Amino acid sequence: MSLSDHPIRLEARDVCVHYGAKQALYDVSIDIPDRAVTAFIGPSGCGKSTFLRCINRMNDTIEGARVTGRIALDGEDVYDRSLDVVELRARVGMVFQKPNPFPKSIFENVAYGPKIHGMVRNKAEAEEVVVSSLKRAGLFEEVKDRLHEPGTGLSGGQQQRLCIARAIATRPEVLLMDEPCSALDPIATAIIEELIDELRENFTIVIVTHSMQQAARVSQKTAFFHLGKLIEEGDTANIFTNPAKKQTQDYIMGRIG
Ligand SMILES: Nc1ncnc2c1ncn2[C@@H]1O[C@H](COP(=O)(O)OP(=O)(O)OP(=O)(O)O)[C@@H](O)[C@H]1O
Repeated sequence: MSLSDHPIRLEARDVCVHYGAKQALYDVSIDIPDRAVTAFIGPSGCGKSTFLRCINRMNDTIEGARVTGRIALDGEDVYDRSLDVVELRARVGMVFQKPNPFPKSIFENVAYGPKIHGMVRNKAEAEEVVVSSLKRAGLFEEVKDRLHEPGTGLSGGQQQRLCIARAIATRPEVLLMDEPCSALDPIATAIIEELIDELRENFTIVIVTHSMQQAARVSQKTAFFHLGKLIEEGDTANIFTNPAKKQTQDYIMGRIG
């Protein structure tokens, strides 16, 4: 299936972000395809994470941050005043750079979201969600005998898979990943990349990465940012083999960044 066959799940138009007086993003417009992986690449400070945080309104929590423009999830404006932000964040899950399990058991880490969102009514239902989420995150076999031990006792790679299990437990439509492998070794990174490849069958994934190799391996669409602007976007294979803009070419060839 080619990228153009995927319906559009997220639509951003003319998104600008200011932190106080400083503008960090300039008129970003992009379509994010459903059930595919979109990678944001670009040199440090170009605004990749800022734009990612616009999608689930994490910038709301940053003092002085101001977002303008429009971002629609399935046609619905995520900045609409009537929209419930807590519900939005259940629909748009997030995985961070550093694995950040809660200081609770493996079971509770995964069950927490479904519980607070009223998605499970009893222990049996919670168990079902925990087991299926851990299985989908490729972690169940490794932790099935220690579900009630602290999540913080796992290895870094396991903790990151636990955070992915936690993010998918609320059955989000979109999964945002902000450099999810940057704190992991190459083996744990390869496991997460394989997992991302499997998850794209059911989720729309947006990943920020510093690694062009990773973007090339895991994504179907790539967007290149530079100095707060979206310079170029398109099929990953095209962006890496035949970029239209000189800045993209320079970055890919290692001449900027
Ligand atoms: N909370 C904040 N307050 C003020 N300025 C910020 C804040 N977060 C980011 N910025 C600024 O906005 C710009 C974009 O930063 P952002 O973190 O989005 O870039 P990035 O491409 O994700 O960088 P990196 O790859 O280094 O994580 C930078 O100039 C940064 O200094």
